[in-house]
Amino acid sequence: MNSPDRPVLEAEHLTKRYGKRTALDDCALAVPRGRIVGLVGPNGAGKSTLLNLTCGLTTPTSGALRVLGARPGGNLARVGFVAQDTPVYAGLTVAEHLRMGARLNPSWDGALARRRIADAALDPNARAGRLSGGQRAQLALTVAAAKRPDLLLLDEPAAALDPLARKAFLHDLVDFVAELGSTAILSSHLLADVERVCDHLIVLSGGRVRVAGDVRDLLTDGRRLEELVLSHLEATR
Ligand SMILES: Nc1ncnc2c1ncn2[C@@H]1O[C@H](COP(=O)(O)OP(=O)(O)OP(=O)(O)O)[C@@H](O)[C@H]1O
Repeated sequence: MNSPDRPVLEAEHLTKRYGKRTALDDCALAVPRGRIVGLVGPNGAGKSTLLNLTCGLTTPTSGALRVLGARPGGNLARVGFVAQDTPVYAGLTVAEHLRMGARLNPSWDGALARRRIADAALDPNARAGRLSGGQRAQLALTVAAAKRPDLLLLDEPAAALDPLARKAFLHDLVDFVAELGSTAILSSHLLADVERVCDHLIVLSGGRVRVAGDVRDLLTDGRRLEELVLSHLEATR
């Protein structure tokens, strides 16, 4: 069971190797519920690996990982995941994606899905394979959010969105997390976005956790989040 006080994500000595390459190295994490977590770090730092482990797409080489109090992948209805390449079914229309989401997810929020599709000006009859990269991202985000998951994992969600769509998406995300008391973890290279919406920060570099904690506890010296992140990344280069 996941009690309200228990971290939604708990990692101890978490290590993931791909052959000889170490993607995550002896990581410890405890992410509290109700946060919007910014997962930042340079290319190849291990961010996608951590998100893939969290949703059970891949398994640790060693160490322990608990997600919503269970093994990763054990709570799929409660976890929404949008991978970096925003996977959608090319042959299905936007409306068919929503119908499939409704059939597969007991907590499906049809009104939220329809509102997001209308806001993003997506044609319900358009096939996903014919959408632009940003439109596909909008569709994938809509499907993940309409599940009303307890934990929403987003791998560079805003990268393909235009500035207005990005602003609206970040706004929605804050509302969504506040309304449901859920938790979102988003990996991003856009430090301004992270600064704007995230209240918890994880900095990964070289597969190790360099900083993790609530932003208000980390920024006690008047520094900006961007400065904090950059100083850690420069120190671990
Ligand atoms: N399937 C895989 N097979 C082999 N190596 C992999 C695989 N996936 C990731 N890696 C390696 O693991 C390390 C971490 O990769 P990961 O994709 O987690 O980084 P990232 O922080 O998400 O990077 P980016 O910001 O570029 O998306 C990299 O060195 C990468 O080459």
